Amino acid sequence: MSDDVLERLRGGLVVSCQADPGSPLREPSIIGRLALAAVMGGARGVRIQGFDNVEAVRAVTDVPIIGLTKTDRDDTDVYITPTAAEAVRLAELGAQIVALDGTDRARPEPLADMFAAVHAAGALVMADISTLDEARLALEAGADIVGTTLSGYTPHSRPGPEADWALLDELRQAGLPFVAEGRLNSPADAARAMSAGAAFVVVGSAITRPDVITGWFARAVRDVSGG
Ligand SMILES: CC(=O)N[C@H](C=O)[C@@H](O)[C@H](O)[C@H](O)COP(=O)(O)O
Repeated sequence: MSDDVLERLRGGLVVSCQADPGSPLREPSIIGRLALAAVMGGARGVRIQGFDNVEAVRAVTDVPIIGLTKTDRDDTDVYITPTAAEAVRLAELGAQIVALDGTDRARPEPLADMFAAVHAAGALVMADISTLDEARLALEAGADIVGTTLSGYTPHSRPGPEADWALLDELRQAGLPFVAEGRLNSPADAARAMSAGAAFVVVGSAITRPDVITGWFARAVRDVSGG
């Protein structure tokens, strides 16, 4: 896999289509339809979690897939594609880019080994990081691009609720290639992230988690009504 896939995504929107445990949308055929709807709306690529879902989405569209797993393990806090075996399987199922945890937390397998395994499987690596230092380390270790996905989700990164705008500025000033992802909850946020120097932007909840979006509206209505 060449860098062509990154060029296809450059300057565009990628939509993360994920349904969490307990969601009524957690079903590969539904994830496939969410992905199709996103493409219909102008997404250049999709970010998909889980082998079944990657397979289902690959069957219905040929846009670039950023694949990942979310695996809870007892031995580490790392949950986004924690092992090379999972990363390779995602590539085999059609993910041209594999997203994996690129933070500096203790992990089951060394980052450089994981990156090498993904590359050997013909895919590119998107390292999900939470700080500028982690971005540097991941890129030095061979990541093709980093994503700001995990800012706010490690104890040592800036907490939400906003997107980590300061991290975007730091990455740009350092001249590092990055994807903006995480808590970009409006078109204005996505545009601001592009202006901040992102190669492309990934939006999830604000487009594909109707339960979360409904919560935003329900709270706003309740706050005014007091009901
Ligand atoms: C932290 C973590 O596990 N993030 C996950 C990574 O794939 C997804 O749950 C997010 O939806 C995705 O990053 C997009 O972000 P947002 O939904 O905020 O637009």
